[in-house]
Amino acid sequence: MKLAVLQVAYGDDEPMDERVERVAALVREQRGHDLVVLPELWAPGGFAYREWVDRAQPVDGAIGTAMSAAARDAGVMLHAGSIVERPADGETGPEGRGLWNTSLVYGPDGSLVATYRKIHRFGFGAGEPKLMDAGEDVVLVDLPGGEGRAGLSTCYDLRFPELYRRQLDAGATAFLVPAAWPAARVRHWTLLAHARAIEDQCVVIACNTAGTHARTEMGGHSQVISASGEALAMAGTSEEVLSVEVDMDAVTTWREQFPVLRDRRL
Ligand SMILES: NC(=O)CCC(=O)C(=O)O
Repeated sequence: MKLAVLQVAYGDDEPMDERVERVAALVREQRGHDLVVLPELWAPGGFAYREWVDRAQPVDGAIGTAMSAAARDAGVMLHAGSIVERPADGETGPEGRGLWNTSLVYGPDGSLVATYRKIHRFGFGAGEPKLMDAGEDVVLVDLPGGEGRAGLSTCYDLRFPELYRRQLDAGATAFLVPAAWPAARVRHWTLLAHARAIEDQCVVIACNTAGTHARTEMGGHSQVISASGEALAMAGTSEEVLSVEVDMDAVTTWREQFPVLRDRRL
């Protein structure tokens, strides 16, 4: 599977609609890849809490429409990262926020094949828990070409191993993790992604944000980790495209060579 991980960098000065146009063009440049992945909240700003309400939109709003067209034009499966979702029908969640951190996944024909609402909200009272509802559903998607199944999660979700075990039990052989993970804790980002790969014997495709916005320096270091815990690709701290061939058959081979998951007792 030919994979492109688009580590997008942005600051505070770029208007959102210009960033959407810039990123859509970057996606179109990935023709020839099977799967393309973008970071969490790359359009509204991962830590731009004050902008979220104004930048919220339905999944078929301007961001989703642009991403659908870019996926179709490039002929790629696109995990378009996430948006601040305000459902068109006015849906609200258990806490009545009416906003979610929602990932969008498109097929190579531009069709919306999956959405995932981030289950674990980051902010300890500020940010997501204050402004957004929590997702409740565990979601997997089929990888291109029958190469396996990927669980969907977002950033802070990475700290909760039980979500990935649920995805493993649902048949996951890979985890897709868009993020807006700050530089201050980038060691956690790197170690946790390796841990999820090793403990669940799954490929981890983790796309982080770069640049500094809302006075938060982002950590970059997007990474592709094999099911045996090897770093297949690792980005630096600036805007970068990781283009990497991932052998998904190696997941089965590793699980046969080192059948640790058969020793589960709980
Ligand atoms: N956007 C996020 O979920 C940030 C998570 C984070 O900074 C952390 O877990 O540390």
